[in-house]
Amino acid sequence: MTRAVVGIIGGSGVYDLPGLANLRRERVTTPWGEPSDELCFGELGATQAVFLPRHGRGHRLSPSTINYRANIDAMKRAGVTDLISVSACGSFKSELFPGLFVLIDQFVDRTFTRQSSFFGDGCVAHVSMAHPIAPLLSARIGAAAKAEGIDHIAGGTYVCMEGPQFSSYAESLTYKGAGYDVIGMTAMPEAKLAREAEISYATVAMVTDFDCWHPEHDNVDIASVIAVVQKNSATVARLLARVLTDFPREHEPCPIGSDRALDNAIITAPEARDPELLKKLDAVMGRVNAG
Ligand SMILES: CSC[C@H]1O[C@H](OP(=O)(O)O)[C@H](O)[C@@H]1O
Ligand SMILES: Nc1ncnc2[nH]cnc12
Repeated sequence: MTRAVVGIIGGSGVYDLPGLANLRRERVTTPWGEPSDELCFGELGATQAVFLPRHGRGHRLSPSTINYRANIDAMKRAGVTDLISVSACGSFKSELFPGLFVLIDQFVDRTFTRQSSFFGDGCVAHVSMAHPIAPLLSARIGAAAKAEGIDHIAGGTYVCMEGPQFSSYAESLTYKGAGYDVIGMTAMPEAKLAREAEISYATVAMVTDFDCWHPEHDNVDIASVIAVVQKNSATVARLLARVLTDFPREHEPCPIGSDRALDNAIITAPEARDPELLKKLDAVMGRVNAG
């Protein structure tokens, strides 16, 4: 039995988590560098929660320079079993309107400047990303949204661009034509790293704009994104509070094995592994090393 600890990574406009009891902030250092900010530990009901603002308080960090490895490693060290990622996103479909929450089930990774793995020379691993979202966790978010009467839709493909510039019109039309639902700049490599760290992961993406393809809507800009996030900040807080209040005590084994992703993923022979890299992997590989 593993005690459930729910991590929450807040995106643009979500820099704290209201309502946590016994709040404690702690700077966690990791072998991968500094996380975006101090971790915020607390409880909601009987559930232990750990909150981290992805861009840091004051939104200091760009999507390209966020230390995603440090953020996920810090969550792992904090005992997080289930991680909810909150993101603002642009929409490629008229029916996905600003203010709607999309419970993502697929990603397309178009980032190209980021460290996207904990593994590498000296310890090579290939985890499955066929189904990047932990279905029970996402279903819990859906149930909480339903119980709170919050507009949401289950399922959607999020294309992660490098940024920080928004897309060109041609790019926007291309993504729309490909059938993608929403776009953002941060879910990758966050989701990949969570999988490598055997943390069940789910993304709740709040639609903030129609990017730049929609003939009847202005092109996305920061002001419009932040206006929508601020207008809906109480709704985000209410959704997360309900998820946490209703969360089971014990971590539910993930039906697609996201919490056991390293079983059969590491290909480097034990005797060929680099001890220095293994040291850095102490948290990420904790379960497999413990046997
Ligand atoms: C502030 S607009 C662009 C910015 O917002 C999204 O951030 P997050 O996913 O952390 O909510 C998007 O990915 C960009 O980083
Ligand atoms: N249109 C958009 N493109 C990329 N990231 C976003 N975050 C919010 N809206 C976005």
